[in-house]
Order: sequence, then C-alpha cells, then structure tokens
Amino acid sequence: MIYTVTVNPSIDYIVQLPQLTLGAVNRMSYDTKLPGGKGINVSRILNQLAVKNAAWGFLGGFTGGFIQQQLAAEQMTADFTKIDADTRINVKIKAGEETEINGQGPAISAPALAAFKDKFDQLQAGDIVVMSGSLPPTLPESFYRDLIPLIKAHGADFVIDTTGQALLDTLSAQPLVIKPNHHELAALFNVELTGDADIVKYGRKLLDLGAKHVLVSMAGDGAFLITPDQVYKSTAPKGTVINSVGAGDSMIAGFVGTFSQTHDPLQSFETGLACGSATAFSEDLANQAKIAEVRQSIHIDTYHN
Ligand SMILES: Nc1ncnc2c1ncn2[C@@H]1O[C@H](COP(=O)(O)OP(=O)(O)O)[C@@H](O)[C@H]1O
Ligand SMILES: O=P(O)(O)OC[C@H]1O[C@](O)(COP(=O)(O)O)[C@@H](O)[C@@H]1O
Repeated sequence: MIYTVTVNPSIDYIVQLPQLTLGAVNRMSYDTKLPGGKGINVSRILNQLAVKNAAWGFLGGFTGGFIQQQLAAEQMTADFTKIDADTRINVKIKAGEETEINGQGPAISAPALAAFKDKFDQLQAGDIVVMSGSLPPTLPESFYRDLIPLIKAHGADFVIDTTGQALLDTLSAQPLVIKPNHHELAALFNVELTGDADIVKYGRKLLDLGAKHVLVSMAGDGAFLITPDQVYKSTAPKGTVINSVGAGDSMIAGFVGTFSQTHDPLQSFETGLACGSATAFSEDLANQAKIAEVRQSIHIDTYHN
C-alpha cells in the first residue's frame, strides 16, 4: 500500500490571461480550481494508474471542504486530519509565462498533529510513504525527518520530495527515490550545473549520501534516472504544453507506482516519464488515456561517461 502525505495541501487556482500587467486591473480569460499539494497530486495519478493508495495530511475550512469533495468525486481513499484554519489557496498565473504564488499554509494545532502521527501505527512492512511539499509555518523544519522513525519502525519505505537542508537531512535514512529538478540539484550543492556530466556527478553524490534512486527532472528537456548500477537519460516527448503544474508530482507517482509492483527501476522510470509529460500536456493532471498515449513516445538511453 502507498500512503501519500500532504501536510500543506492547496486549492490550485489556475488563471489564464493574455498578459499580466502589474499595477493595473487585469481580466481573466479562463480560470479553474483544482485540488493541489504535492502528495495529493501523487495520489491522484496513482488512482489513474489503478495503484492502491491513501492520501493523508491536514485539511480545514471551506477550502479543505472543496478538496475533500473533489477527492471523493474521484473515488480516492483519503484520510485527512481535520484542522480549524483554512487550507491555503495557491495562485497559478498563465500569461505567456507561468507565475506561481503559493500560500504559507494554516496553523496546525498540537492535538491535530498528534492525531496525524497516530495514523502511522497502521503501516506494515512493504508499505511506501510518499512525503511531499512545503511545511506550513507552525511545523518544524525537522518534521519529515522526525516521521522517518515512525515509518521505519514498521519496515515501510519512504520517498521524500522536498528541497534544501530538509531533503539532505533525510538521505542517510535511505529514501527509495528522490526527485530534485536540475535547479534544485544545483541549489543543494550550491553549484552551477553546466551539462549532463555535472548533473550525473551531483546526482551520484545524492546516492552516496543514501538515496536508493535519484531522478533529476529537467522539465521540457526530460530527465535522468541515476542508480548505483546504471544511469539512464530520456529527452521529453514533444507535445503542446497546457499546464505543467504537477508534472514533477506525476513523475514521482509514476515511478513509485510501478516500482511498488515491479521493483524494476527502468520500467518505473518509463512510467514516471509518461506521467510527467502527460500532465504537462493536460489541463488538469493527466488521466489514464493520456498517460498511455504519451508512453508510446518515451525513449530511454543508457548514459555513459
Ligand atoms: N514542457 C514539457 N514537455 C514535456 N515533458 C515535460 C514538460 N514539463 C515537464 N515534463 C515532464 O515532467 C517531468 C517533471 O517536470 P519538472 O518540471 O522537471 O518537475 P518539477 O515540476 O518538479 O519542477 C520532466 O522530467 C518531463 O519528463
Ligand atoms: O508545497 P509547495 O512547495 O508550496 O508546492 C505546492 C504546489 O505544488 C504542486 O503540488 C505542483 O508541484 P509540481 O509542479 O512541482 O509537481 C501544486 O499542486 C501546489 O500548488
């Protein structure tokens, strides 16, 4: 069973306008509201792949109610801990370029936190817990790291999708996979990445620090999969990009979903690539049909250096 953890979910409010003029009244040409937050996105894609999963985290207020309804409409298994404050709204502006304005997130009370942590008692050996996204301001930076013993105590694995020191702090506990994008990889080591050889060099450093598999995503330029035995590279298939919000989460979902069934990193990479690009080519996250269509044009090479 896969559990996703979204401690800071969001309504993603996607707005489109021909151009954005700061300091003026702008009129939207299109807008839509989607349930968001990285773990929720992972769960929604796992559902499309028919991989059994449950979504955990915190939801509150009218915004939390909206997300709950949307997930129920998709027949998702969700077991969120209720909080008093409103779940945040993240604004995604599409005006030629994509601009994102993400909220900080609501306060999490001590009783809500305790109720959330109790859920980890039900984990079993072989389960995978995917912890993704930013932390709301009342949670400590060590929050994810502190959950790891609760996961390991049951013989379960974990995947982490966060950035900076919070990510580095979890590596010695051997996450099943991590997926920095190339900008995040550069920031982790405070370097500039000047080509494929650099990406592979710093990706391998993350393996040395403990990650079992490292995906480095590069948006429209594709991705690397770095394992102790092999390095693979894929360019992204061509298509019309409609909304790339959630492409990274989709890639993680594809990788973890297939890995949980096959333990085969290469097949898992292929599904991850298909899910990531299929989402970029969709208005909302990708559906099963789009993922299957995009999978036909995925091509993976072994990388040698
Ligand atoms: N413009 C795009 N065209 C095709 N595929 C894309 C595009 N953007 C993202 N993808 C796919 O989704 C993956 C994850 O996207 P990326 O933007 O790198 O992640 P993140 O959202 O975490 O920064 C990419 O590695 C690629 O396979
Ligand atoms: O928790 P954070 O870092 O603010 O990110 C939340 C945002 O990330 C998303 O999950 C999308 O993430 P990706 O584009 O990286 O896949 C949105 O749904 C959400 O608004």
